[in-house]
Amino acid sequence: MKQGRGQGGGARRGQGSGQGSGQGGDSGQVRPGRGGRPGRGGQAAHAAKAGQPKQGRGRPPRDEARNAAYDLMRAVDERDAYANLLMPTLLRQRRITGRDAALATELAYGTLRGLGTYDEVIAACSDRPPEEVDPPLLDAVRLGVHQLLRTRIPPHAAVSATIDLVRLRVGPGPSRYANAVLRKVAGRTLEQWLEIVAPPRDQDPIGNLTVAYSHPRWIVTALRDAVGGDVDETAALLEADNERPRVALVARPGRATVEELVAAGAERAAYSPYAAYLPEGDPGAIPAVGEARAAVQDEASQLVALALTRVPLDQDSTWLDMCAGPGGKAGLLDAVAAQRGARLLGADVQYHRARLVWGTTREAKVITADGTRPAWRPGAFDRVMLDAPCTGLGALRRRPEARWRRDPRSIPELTALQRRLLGSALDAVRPGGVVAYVTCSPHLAETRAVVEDVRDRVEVLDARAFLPEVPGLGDGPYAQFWPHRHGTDAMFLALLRRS
Ligand SMILES: C[S@@+](CC[C@H](N)C(=O)[O-])C[C@H]1O[C@@H](n2cnc3c(N)ncnc32)[C@H](O)[C@@H]1O
Repeated sequence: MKQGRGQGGGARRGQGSGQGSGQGGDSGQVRPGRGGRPGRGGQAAHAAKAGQPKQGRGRPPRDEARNAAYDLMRAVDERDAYANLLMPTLLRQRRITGRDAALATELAYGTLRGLGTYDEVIAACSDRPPEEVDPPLLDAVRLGVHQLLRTRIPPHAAVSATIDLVRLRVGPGPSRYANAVLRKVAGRTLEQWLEIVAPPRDQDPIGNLTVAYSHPRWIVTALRDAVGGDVDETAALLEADNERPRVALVARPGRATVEELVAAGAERAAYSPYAAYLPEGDPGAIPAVGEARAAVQDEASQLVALALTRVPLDQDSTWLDMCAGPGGKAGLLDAVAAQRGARLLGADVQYHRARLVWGTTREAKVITADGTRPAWRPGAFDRVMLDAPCTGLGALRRRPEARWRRDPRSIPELTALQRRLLGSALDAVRPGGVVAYVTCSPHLAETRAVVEDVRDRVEVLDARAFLPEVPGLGDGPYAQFWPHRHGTDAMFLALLRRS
């Protein structure tokens, strides 16, 4: 089905929210200090202010932050909820704000990220393995372990608050189990526990990193291979995955300026000429973002799109973004194309994602189309962006639970689709034209292996040459961004000129 101009069905141009533009994770939310302490006058004061029911005399005030964190974890487990989408809603519905909101977010996200480590510690302190513990009880205990091992909350407060939570939400019997486990956990620091529960790094490096940095073993293996086998660098990468990403903004050229974003409180970025980082506050409150002249977008996501526009071409008027939804790269490509008198076609197989592209672009034509069954003539384009569907292993920072949801069994199906799409992208570009093959995953099966298969059809350009401002992109000819080196998602770029 085609979706031409004017058929956006409500996703009006110039009304962008700044979300869903290549940095869809937990950006834009309250950023808590590490190990955020419960604030003085915190939840009780907020409850009173927000007109919530007063607590009965003699009862401890309901711990809104921990209850919200707990409910989020249960929703992630029971309903496959996305933590970064549900948390703001929970906080808004319950009128949890300020320090309590920051605490709830830190506890939930931190626990979800760290639960691979925490389950090993729980196993060492329990008479049964975590798999045999009732999931609601296990989630509450995990929250307690996170507070004990990774926050500055005093141990007695962490234990007693967790016991209260278990009593209230799970039952009095299970609180005895929680009490016994947490008291043992409290006896050691995280470093001391890791000495006990993680295999020694020199004997089993993958096992050690799996436990110490709380990632599934298959992901640790894939990332180790992608960084070239260096264990210390893999550790740095995994550590970066456990940090919340900074909120990156793009000033779409010709529509907004970085100076405008800086005036709104953002800081100029190191690499992308169009990027700035927002240290705090709601990006949607910046006028340029509200008007879709600027947007939230990872810096690497900007740079791979820019690299495609920088390859010199003798003829340069028609551009295609083949998997464009939700429209982050399309928004930038559309702005650059407009400056050059070129025209972008944005396509996505999903109608609702194509509609989002409509909201991020101004001049582009946007259609709903399957890239493997092209709705365009062969050789019709001078430049093609193929930002392929992938495992997203390069964006694990954005969704706290994502690492536990990804399934290695999806890889063969994804790589088969990536190959079909790349073949189609090469058919769509004219001889001499250029295709950018991009993934938000550094997994070698999704990156190099896919590109190597088309080498006989293309000239592989050195992508790093089109990003001279960025160091550390690898040995080439591809460019690989990394969270631990560049502070960006682990985005992969190959630039392929059709022979
Ligand atoms: C990684 S996302 C693209 C992100 C986008 N380039 C951006 O910067 O916002 C991959 C997109 O490919 C789309 N997609 C998946 N299979 C497709 C196909 N066969 N044809 C076209 N689009 C497809 C998905 O719906 C998804 O929106």
